[in-house]
Amino acid sequence: MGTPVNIIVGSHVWVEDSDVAWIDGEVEKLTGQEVVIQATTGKKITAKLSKIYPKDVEAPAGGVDDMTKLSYLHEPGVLQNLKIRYELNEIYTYTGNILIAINPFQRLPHIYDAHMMQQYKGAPFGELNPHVFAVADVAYRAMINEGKSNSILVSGESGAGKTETTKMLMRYLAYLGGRAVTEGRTVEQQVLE
Ligand SMILES: Nc1ncnc2c1ncn2[C@@H]1O[C@H](COP(=O)(O)OP(=O)(O)OP(=O)(O)O)[C@@H](O)[C@H]1O
Repeated sequence: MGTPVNIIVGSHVWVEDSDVAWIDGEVEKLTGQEVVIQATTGKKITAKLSKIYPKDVEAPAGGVDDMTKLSYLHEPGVLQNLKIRYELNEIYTYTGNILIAINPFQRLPHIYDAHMMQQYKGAPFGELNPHVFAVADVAYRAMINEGKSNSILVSGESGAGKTETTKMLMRYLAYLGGRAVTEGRTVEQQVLE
């Protein structure tokens, strides 16, 4: 944030809004540090120049699968990208090698089935759609190659989906770990228990 960008009359910008977080619009008037914006919602908004952010009008309509591909890595740009993807049922997005998951609040079994697990197994990171399996795969492979323990950090606010995400991570790791049977139970059963 705070990258100086020339904002002039006609610029497309984001301006903060107490109801919907960010509204986009076009700069209609600029006087010193004060900007008048004609918002796409129809509202006319007056804001401080330091409180508005440039909007990338050439950003792909379907969003980008990695936030580092955004022209502007500011809050409204990031949120807009996540929103576009969420509306297309793409709940996962990378920011480099970090995975961001948006709670879908609905079952999406097709993205967690056996076929999906197979696809992510050994696939180079970033080659397939962002996915929790890709993160698990990288962590597992690094553990094997370096012969050292590895960790995956899952964080988020209450109800964000940490437990669900961790279940998927465990399921995938159990899948990678094979199905050797000890004491009558498979590795997968034991890990999930
Ligand atoms: N990937 C997902 N697919 C489907 N539903 C999900 C997914 N992630 C979260 N949910 C839904 O959201 C609910 C809350 O998610 P979850 O229990 O994982 O949150 P949490 O971050 O562990 O919360 P808390 O910190 O309060 O324990 C789940 O019960 C489930 O209905």
